[in-house]
Amino acid sequence: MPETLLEVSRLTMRFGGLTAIDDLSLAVPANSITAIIGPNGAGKTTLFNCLTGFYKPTEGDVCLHHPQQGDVHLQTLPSHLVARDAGVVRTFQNIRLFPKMTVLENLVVAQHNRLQAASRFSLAGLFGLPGYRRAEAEAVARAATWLDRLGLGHLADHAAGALPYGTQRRIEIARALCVDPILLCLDEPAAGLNPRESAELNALLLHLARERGIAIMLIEHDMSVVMRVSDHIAVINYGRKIAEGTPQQIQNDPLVIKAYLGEDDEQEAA
Ligand SMILES: Nc1ncnc2c1ncn2[C@@H]1O[C@H](COP(=O)(O)OP(=O)(O)OP(=O)(O)O)[C@@H](O)[C@H]1O
Repeated sequence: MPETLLEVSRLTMRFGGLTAIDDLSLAVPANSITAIIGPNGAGKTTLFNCLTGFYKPTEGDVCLHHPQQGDVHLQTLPSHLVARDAGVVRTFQNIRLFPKMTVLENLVVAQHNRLQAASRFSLAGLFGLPGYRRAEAEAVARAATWLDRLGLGHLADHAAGALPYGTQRRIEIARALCVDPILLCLDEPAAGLNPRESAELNALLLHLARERGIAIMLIEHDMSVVMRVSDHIAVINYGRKIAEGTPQQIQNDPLVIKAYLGEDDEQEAA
């Protein structure tokens, strides 16, 4: 059995009378791709928000078994520390690049925590310290490396907001990678990609998990992506986990078919 990187235990998230996540438990293996799927409104993005410090769960525990730091309970950390200290980084369903900045600038800004530390939090540091200049050069080099790896190097000096939607989604992934995540949470990364870009995304995700040892959690409606890349799939509906397993197991699970098709459609399809 692969080792577990993230353990979600009995997680519940309520908004007033609405229970968006309902007593959900889930184990995410290291060096692997775990897809979270389910119908619209099932609670997938809310789960990501609870894992990455954007929401404080009503109940439950989210424990990251960090290879260097030991157990980190993510629900106790604000979002910037989830990324900086725990190495859990996410992208969003709606693109959140700075549209007027260049692609390279977007990737360097994402590394502000490192740069701030190198400046020793002072203006004198920003202007004078060799350590800051070195950190800045490293940030640019790291950004350039990931842009090249994602086939985006030639766009480094373009304004991010002027680029096609599918390209912006890849820039978001490159930006997340600049922070050296150990767990990368991607919210609908294939949305708006054409078939060629989607195939490239599949290859990239497999490379990150297999060669770089970055665990990936993936919310995705495009089943061709989910079924091709996932090692493990968890299906949620109304905030509860209704099935879990390999792509093969999930495809044939009657509860999953029912959740997606609805009872009447399922009878018609039979
Ligand atoms: N901040 C919030 N306040 C109130 N209700 C919320 C909030 N965030 C999410 N919800 C509700 O929680 C439920 C789950 O929403 P969520 O966005 O997590 O679903 P999802 O599975 O990601 O859906 P989709 O596939 O459509 O993106 C929905 O009923 C949604 O309206």
